[in-house]
Amino acid sequence: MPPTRTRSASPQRVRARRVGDSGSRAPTKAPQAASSDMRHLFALEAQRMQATRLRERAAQEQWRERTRTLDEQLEEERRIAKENRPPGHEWRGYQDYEVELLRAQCEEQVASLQADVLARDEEIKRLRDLLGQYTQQASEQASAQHTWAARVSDLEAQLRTHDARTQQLRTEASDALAHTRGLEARLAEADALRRHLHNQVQELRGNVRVYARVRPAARADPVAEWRYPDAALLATQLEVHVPSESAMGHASVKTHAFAFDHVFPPAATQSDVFAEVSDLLQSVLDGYHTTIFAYGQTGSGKTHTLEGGAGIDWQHAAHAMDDDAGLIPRAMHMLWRTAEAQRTHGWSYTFEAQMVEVYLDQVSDLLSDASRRCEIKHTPTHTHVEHAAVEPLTRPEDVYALLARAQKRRQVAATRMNERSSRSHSIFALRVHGECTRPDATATTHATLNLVDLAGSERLAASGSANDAQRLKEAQSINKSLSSLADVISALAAQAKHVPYRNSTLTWLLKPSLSRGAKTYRT
Ligand SMILES: Nc1ncnc2c1ncn2[C@@H]1O[C@H](COP(=O)(O)OP(=O)(O)OP(=O)(O)O)[C@@H](O)[C@H]1O
Repeated sequence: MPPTRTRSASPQRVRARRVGDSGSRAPTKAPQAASSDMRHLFALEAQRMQATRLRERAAQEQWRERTRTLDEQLEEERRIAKENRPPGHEWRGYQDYEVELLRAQCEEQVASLQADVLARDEEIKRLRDLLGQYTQQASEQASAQHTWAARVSDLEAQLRTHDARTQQLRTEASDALAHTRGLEARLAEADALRRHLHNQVQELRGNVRVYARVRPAARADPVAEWRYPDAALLATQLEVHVPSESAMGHASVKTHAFAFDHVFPPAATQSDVFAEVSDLLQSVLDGYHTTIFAYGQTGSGKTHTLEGGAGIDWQHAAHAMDDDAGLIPRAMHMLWRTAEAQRTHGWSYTFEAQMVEVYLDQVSDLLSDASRRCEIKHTPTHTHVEHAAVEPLTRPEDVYALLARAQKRRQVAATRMNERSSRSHSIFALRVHGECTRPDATATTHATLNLVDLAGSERLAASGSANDAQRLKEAQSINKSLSSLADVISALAAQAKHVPYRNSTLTWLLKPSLSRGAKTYRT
């Protein structure tokens, strides 16, 4: 460390200050006094300078001592360094030692750097491997992308083809729709024509037709012989050959010949009978009232023909459509089938039924136990029997339950009123409401199909009613209603101006169905 030097004021400066001082103070001071001060001042200055020289000399001495000590320390360190220098290295002074130190540091750094380089090499290798993997993946992805691009391009081409095809199909569909509309219009016309022609055919066959059905003989030795001369052709003729004996005892055979629209021999099945009248059912769906009467004496097979064989148990529907099933269940099944087929022409149908009987010119309900007197009301579309149940039918089998109910009611009445069923007319009325809701045409139809089981037609004498007041009353009522029916049918057949519907409850009840335009059939 260099010695700290303190600056002392120079004699000139001191002197100058003194001169100034004297100048500002008393210019009148004596020159001798001033000279003495100066001398004193110089002496003081000389002393101070001497002291300074002494101090500087001491400091130099101190520095010299310090330098010597440092030199000795340096020499000692060199010696130690020389002793500690590594073998094979020539000592070339302190710089060599520093060089060695630096070299050692450098080697240490080099080793560290080499380790670092190795680590980095490892890292680089790992990264290279990774890069390789990524490159391969990228290559695979590029390949997959290429494949997908090709697939997308392929699909786009397919899509374009499909679009074109869809467009073409749309055009075709539109053409087909227009064509279908045209066909529908033609179909509607054809349907209307079919209805018209069907009606004409029915009219040509006769709006009033009479069929005869001969039931199998109940006895082994029948009193008469029944013949069917044209059975193989038209089956319209029936001959009854009755053996007789004259008063003279001559035996002869009396022949009674009849002609009908169709004759069913005893071997005719329920299905044969239904086939003959089934075209009427189309008329019902087309909106024409239709009535089928079963007429004949007690036990001749009216209920058998209309409802079915005596063995049918309507409570158990499984037996309902066997061979013995009559016109009512068969008609229901056919109506539903035909109505279903008509759906494609835009027609839908609803069905509802009433079952009533006319006994002693009074109408009563066969479907309910209520004993209220029923009233006949004619509406513009159908005849309604007030206070009688109206049952909607949603499937043909629904009718079995109605027949079962009616059968039960008739049995109750039979025990109470002595075989009343033979002495009442029972009417099954099916109301059919059709609605056409095609876009090009709307129409509705209302028609009723009446299936009438007429009361036994035996003569008063033959039935033995003459001696029984109740039976007599019943027989008179039956005869009156049957002859009224005959009158109405005759008037209709003769196209008379006045048709006597009001002459009996039966004809009044069936008025709309017997009016012109309606179809009436009697078996
Ligand atoms: N074509 C037929 N084949 C077989 N059996 C028949 C035939 N017609 C009627 N029968 C049978 O004759 C019996 C009487 O028939 P059904 O009850 O139908 O007569 P009906 O005319 O209705 O009598 P009623 O006037 O008393 O009601 C029944 O057992 C029935 O099964």
